[in-house]
Amino acid sequence: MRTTSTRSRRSGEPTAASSAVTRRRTRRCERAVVTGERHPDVAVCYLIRRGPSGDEVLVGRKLTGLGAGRAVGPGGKLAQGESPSEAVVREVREETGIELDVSSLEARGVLRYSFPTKPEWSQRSFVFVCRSFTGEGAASDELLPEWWPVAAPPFDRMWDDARFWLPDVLAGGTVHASFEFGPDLSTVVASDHEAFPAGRPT
Ligand SMILES: Nc1ncnc2c1[nH]c(=O)n2[C@H]1C[C@H](O)[C@@H](COP(=O)(O)OP(=O)(O)OP(=O)(O)O)O1
Repeated sequence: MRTTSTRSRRSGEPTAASSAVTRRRTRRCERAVVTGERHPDVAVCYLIRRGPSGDEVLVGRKLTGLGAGRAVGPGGKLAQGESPSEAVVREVREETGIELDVSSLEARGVLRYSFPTKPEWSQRSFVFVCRSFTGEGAASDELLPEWWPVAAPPFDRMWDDARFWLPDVLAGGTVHASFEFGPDLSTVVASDHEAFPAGRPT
């Protein structure tokens, strides 16, 4: 059983985010993980390209379904028999027109989002980064792609969990975390978060 609170392995100190999340609440969130609560699987990919002023990441406006209006990485549910990496290749193509090969995907961790007051929104999410792909990204029925500086994704429009883990992933790290959303279905009220910086074994 993991007992780690929201904490970065880089320094061993609680992150700024962790101060807003109590240890008691963290333990409650861990319970969903250790009891093996089953969440639908999704896979998401953060595409990174070299821009004129530095690295940029594709984060698009979701146009349909769960989280419509939010800024998200391209991704979606695993189809029957699909692996997370196969799903992400398909979802990136469907949502942005960008083509990539499974071999260019970097697996960067697994996240669980738990919505106790709306369990059908709970998910387990496989996170990938990809730096080698073909295309700029075009709007689809599902996503309006936009490129952002890797140091400044649009956190104010993203799911609340992203601010806890996405900076580490975009910096080359790996993350394993679970997040519990409150009754407003928007705010993270508990988390269990371990981030591993680039180059460290997970
Ligand atoms: N809490 C949270 N944090 C970060 N990212 C996300 C969430 N919840 C989410 O849904 N997402 C991301 C993950 C994916 O990129 C999408 C969800 O995809 P979804 O629309 O559920 O799956 P699809 O298969 O594309 O959709 P349908 O075909 O079922 O409409 O948002």
